[in-house]
Amino acid sequence: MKVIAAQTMQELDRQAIQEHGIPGLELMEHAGHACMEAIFHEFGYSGGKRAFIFAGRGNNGGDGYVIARLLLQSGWQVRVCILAERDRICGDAAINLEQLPPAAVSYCTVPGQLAGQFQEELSQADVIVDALFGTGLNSEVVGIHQEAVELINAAGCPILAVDIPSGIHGTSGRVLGCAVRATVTVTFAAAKLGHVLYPGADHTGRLVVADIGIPAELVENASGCEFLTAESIALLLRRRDRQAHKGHFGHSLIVAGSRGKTGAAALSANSAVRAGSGLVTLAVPESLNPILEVKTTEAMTVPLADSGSGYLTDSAFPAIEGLLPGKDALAIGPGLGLHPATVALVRALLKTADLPLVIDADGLNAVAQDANCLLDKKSTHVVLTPHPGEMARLMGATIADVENDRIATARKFAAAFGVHLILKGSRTIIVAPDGSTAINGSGNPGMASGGMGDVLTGIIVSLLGQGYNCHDACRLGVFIHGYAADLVAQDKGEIGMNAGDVLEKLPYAYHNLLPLPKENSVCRP
Ligand SMILES: NC(=O)C1=CN([C@@H]2O[C@H](COP(=O)(O)OP(=O)(O)OC[C@H]3O[C@@H](n4cnc5c(N)ncnc54)[C@H](O)[C@@H]3O)[C@@H](O)[C@H]2O)[C@@H](O)CC1
Ligand SMILES: [K+]
Repeated sequence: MKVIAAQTMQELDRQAIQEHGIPGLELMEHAGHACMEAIFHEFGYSGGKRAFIFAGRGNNGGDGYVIARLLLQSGWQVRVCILAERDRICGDAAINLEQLPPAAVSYCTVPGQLAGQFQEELSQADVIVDALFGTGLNSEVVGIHQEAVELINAAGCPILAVDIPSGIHGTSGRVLGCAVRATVTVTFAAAKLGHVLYPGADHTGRLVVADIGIPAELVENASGCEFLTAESIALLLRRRDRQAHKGHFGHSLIVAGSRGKTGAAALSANSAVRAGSGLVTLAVPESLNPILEVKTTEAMTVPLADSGSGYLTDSAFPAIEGLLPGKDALAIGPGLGLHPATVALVRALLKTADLPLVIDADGLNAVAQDANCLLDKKSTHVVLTPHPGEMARLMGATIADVENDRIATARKFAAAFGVHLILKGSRTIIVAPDGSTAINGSGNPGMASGGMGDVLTGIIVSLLGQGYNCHDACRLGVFIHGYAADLVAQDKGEIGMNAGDVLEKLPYAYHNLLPLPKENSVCRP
């Protein structure tokens, strides 16, 4: 699903009206109609019921007047409460307002009076329509608008938000002061970033994207992001050839582990196996090898000389270089530790390894000591998987800087260093060096526990080894990781979920997304 910024939508409206000659009034009529249909469809109301419509002074309010007229024509009782003086309403909104019977419209601009005036009517409403602010919201919601938002949220009846729940910033998804919690949001032409990014996503309810007559090519050509869903991801997944053998699914090499962090190495190797690799080799400090032999079964381990230290040093570099031929992808980082000699090893590998490469965890921290070392990378297919703290270290910025605009941050870094970037968090952002951006739609807060990142690294290196290109491997890997966690949540809830639970659900995640064709399920002649 395509998702665009609020400013992009404003530009699309402008182009539709000014360059394609589509009257704004016509777009508004379609917008109101789509909302009315959603009221009938989503709430199952077609016969006469009661609607309470809160309207602001802009075009979002204008959509509200169209809805009011259409519902009145369908035999509904409608109250429109406008939080502005009559003479502040202009343009298309004013034209639609003039068509409403004056008895259905109230104006309220004095703070403190809303509840007293309308509590009773609100309590009798079957649906509340929130047409206060749309993409034009430009500051904190305060005063009478805040009172209205609070009344709407407390009313206890279904709420339909027009375009975006009032109070949610259409591009960042932030709550500007306070915001409506909608049951259903009907938006126009394309979903907005504010609908899918948190906390906006929590306020949006079910999202309906309605065509209001903005030319499809304008929407297609508009800059935006891809929101990853089960349907879009299923299209990327490849079916297995019936004659396949393990050589078809890649041999991934993972360089990982240090004393105290053998779990990270094991989780990433076992995840690569569960993500579908033909073969997985795990290269670890020699003194830890006996432990990892036990923690991994299907993956092979290679002990690298560590003089008993429990961490890898650059003296392991020739041995790792010797392992690269015949491998299809490489992951560096899970549980490596940050000994200066390990940092030197990571940098040496970055300079020489010429195969698809994932750098995670301590691998990232090694890079972060001078991110310019990324400019010396040999491979043209490099994936970095930072969480916000690691991203901040990579950029020499604060976590607040990163979180302030995750998409812009990820795009800037990916373009500057020619890498694919997975910026983890609730709604992980995936960016290719050319700026192509995806937002993940799977996952849950149960994933906020140690080892989840190691699982993701194993999945991504596996998919790269299976021959998926970097952007596909990142999109697939991030979605499947979250989706497997959603399956765990369905089984045992979110609290206490661990990384091992998620990796065990990976085959089920694939199976749900791409069910086996019936004829493949049992032996066939
Ligand atoms: N031609 C178009 O542009 C179309 C616009 N449509 C609707 O129009 C909306 C955008 O309309 P507008 O650009 O008029 O903007 P809005 O209707 O979203 O609201 C902006 C108005 O509220 C005021 N405002 C902003 N923040 C405020 C705050 N915190 N407190 C108090 N007042 C505040 C602004 O000064 C402005 O007058 C869309 O979301 C959509 O619902 C649809 O009718 C489709 C066509
Ligand atoms: K709204």
